[in-house]
Amino acid sequence: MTELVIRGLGSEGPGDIVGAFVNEGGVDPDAIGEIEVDGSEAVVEVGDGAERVIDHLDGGRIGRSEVELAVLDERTRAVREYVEEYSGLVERERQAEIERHEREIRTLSAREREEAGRAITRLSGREEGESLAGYEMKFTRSHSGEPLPETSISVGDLVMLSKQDPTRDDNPTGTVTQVTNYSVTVAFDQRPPGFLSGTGLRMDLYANDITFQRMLDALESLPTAEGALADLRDVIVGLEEPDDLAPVDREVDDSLNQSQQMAVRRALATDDLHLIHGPPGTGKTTTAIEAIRQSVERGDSVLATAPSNTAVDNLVERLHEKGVDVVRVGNPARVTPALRDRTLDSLLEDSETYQRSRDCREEAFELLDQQEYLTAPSGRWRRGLSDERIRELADQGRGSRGVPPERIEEMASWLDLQAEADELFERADELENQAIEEILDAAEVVCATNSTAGSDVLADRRFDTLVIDEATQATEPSCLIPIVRSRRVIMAGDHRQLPPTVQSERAAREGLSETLFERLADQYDCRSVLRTQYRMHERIMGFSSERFYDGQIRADESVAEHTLPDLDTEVSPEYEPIVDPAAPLVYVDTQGDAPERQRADSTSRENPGEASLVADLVAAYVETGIDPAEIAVISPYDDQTDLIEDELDARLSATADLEVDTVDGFQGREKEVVLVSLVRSNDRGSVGFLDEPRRFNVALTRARRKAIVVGDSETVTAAPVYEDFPEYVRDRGRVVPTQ
Ligand SMILES: Nc1ncnc2c1ncn2[C@@H]1O[C@H](COP(=O)(O)OP(=O)(O)OP(=O)(O)O)[C@@H](O)[C@H]1O
Repeated sequence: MTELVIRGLGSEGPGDIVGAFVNEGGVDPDAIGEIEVDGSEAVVEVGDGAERVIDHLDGGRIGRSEVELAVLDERTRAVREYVEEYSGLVERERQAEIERHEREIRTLSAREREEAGRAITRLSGREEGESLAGYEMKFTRSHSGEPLPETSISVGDLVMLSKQDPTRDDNPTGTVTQVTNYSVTVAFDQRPPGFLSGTGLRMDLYANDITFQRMLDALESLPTAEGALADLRDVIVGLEEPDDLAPVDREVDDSLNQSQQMAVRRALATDDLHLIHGPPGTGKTTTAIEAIRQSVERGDSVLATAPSNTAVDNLVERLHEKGVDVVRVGNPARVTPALRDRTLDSLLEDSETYQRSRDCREEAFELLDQQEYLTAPSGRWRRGLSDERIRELADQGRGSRGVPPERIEEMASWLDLQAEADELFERADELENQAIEEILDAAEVVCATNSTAGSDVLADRRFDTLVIDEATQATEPSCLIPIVRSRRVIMAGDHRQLPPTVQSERAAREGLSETLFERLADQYDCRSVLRTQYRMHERIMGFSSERFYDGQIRADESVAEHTLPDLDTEVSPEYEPIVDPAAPLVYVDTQGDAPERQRADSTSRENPGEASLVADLVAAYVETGIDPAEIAVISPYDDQTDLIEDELDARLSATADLEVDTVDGFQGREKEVVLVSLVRSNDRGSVGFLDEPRRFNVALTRARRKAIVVGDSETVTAAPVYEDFPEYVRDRGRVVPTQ
């Protein structure tokens, strides 16, 4: 049997293929084996006559589509297998996400889910007719003119509509096509059930589908990739080894150390892929930033991404500090002026072209307002008259079918206003797109999350160089979203830090939790390794170095012994042993003194005793004169970060600069003082997801001069990673019991 691949199919199925093979290719029907159709491609097994089929059908038609036909070669097969494997994993993950939402829909009340931003209640639906997207319906609050609550439901998401019972199996689901302050428009594949044209409806977020769709789109574009992207794809799929070109001969920032400079030169040299690999604080981001700066300087178009909004913010801030002109597509996680001013939305506000687009839109709305005073050509008055006929009659000043001439004239004016408004809306869209293009063209670097790199505004853009920071926190298909828009890729990461979150255990087991970075770093030699860190006092660094990096990290002498007194601070005697600026590493052991608890509607945990202590300590630091912007509190549990924020608000007047975040959210960042609240304290020795060594590694390596870890040693040492920690701190730092 020969396997043939057919490309360019439209809606044709196996029947059309067999028909064409038999009738035009002259193949015996019995000689046709398995047929696998996948989107616009199909693979067909053929016994005798494969060559004849190619002769007759390659470049010809199957059904209505013009197709290409070829023998399935090794390369095509490998790419197909890769795409199939990862599409399957993405689909599993999507299912797991749907199941998570279903669980939440069962356990939270409608109000709680609405408050969480994942449902909208009290909706009415109205049919909007058929479009390319399907059968569209618009949903607004039943009480007319009432704005919708804030939700995370956005264009591209899968939502479920229900009345009374959101757990019914037959509730319809559809894709969001438009969101405004007052309405959400949803497209359904099939004609939606009648009850949706009524009131008392509820809309639930069912899956943040857009990211899954973008991953699948990226995967699907691989088989037909051309040029540099095809070479890159072949490396990713495992068909080719990465190139090993001599480092470029360029002067790079000489404040970087030798390994960092070499990493930049190697990264700039690659035609396909280079990895920057190293433990916390060794300057992976710093090196990536220099590689970006150099790429810009030699004229490359550059896309810089990371898996999370926080990590993208970090890139934007650091590039901006280096004088690089960045545009941020998407929304920053933190709202500082520097971050806000670089967003596409904010830059649009200053664009003259965008202003013109706005004026057009405003003018169009004014025209629509004028329609209010006229008779609309709806069923009651139109009486089957076409638009053209209404205009003709109006020109002649005549009535028709019992409709008086004045009404006809009003309807004609209404139609004229509509036509004029439509034209203005179209012009507004054109100008808006033009404004976006102008801003992106003028930017030296475009920054976005991996997912947002797949958004429509970047759809037709291709970049010479892509840099993915924190690449070990992103799944392989999510990295593909920016990769398929690029010619070469530089990734920075460390697989001893947090891996990507994968919800489906099966998908994780079958390969989704192994990152592209990790896979390539294990397989090839296309990486630069950094070992000297410039962040932590050596005692803060020591545990992580010994536990996770075979003692291989070196502290640069500029930081090895740096402590808070270098920053001129004074200590409040009340918390002296803990706050003591000269002690870089302190473990505050609550020993069961501060038990954890769980909120009724939450799977997270919180610990009021720890929250209160941590807030007291932060207040003490602020009193000592440390800039609040140099303090962060992190915790593995997001309920605890909420609680700590409340406690801080109660103690301090200005908390805007203080950062409180989850450990996962803080990856890639650093502060002079970092307090870690471990939360878990119970009699069962239950540690939940504290039992992830990589999470502790990240938590411990965020502080530059002072790390305070607060936790119950009796509970947390149930997780192996914490077992030796109290001992380490006793030797190299200070353990302070709270009792
Ligand atoms: N060659 C250098 N000289 C002086 N300081 C440096 C150098 N390289 C990096 N740094 C500083 O070290 C700190 C850590 O750097 P960076 O954030 O780039 O490390 P990273 O490896 O990306 O960290 P993480 O693993 O946490 O993401 C920063 O404050 C940075 O300015």
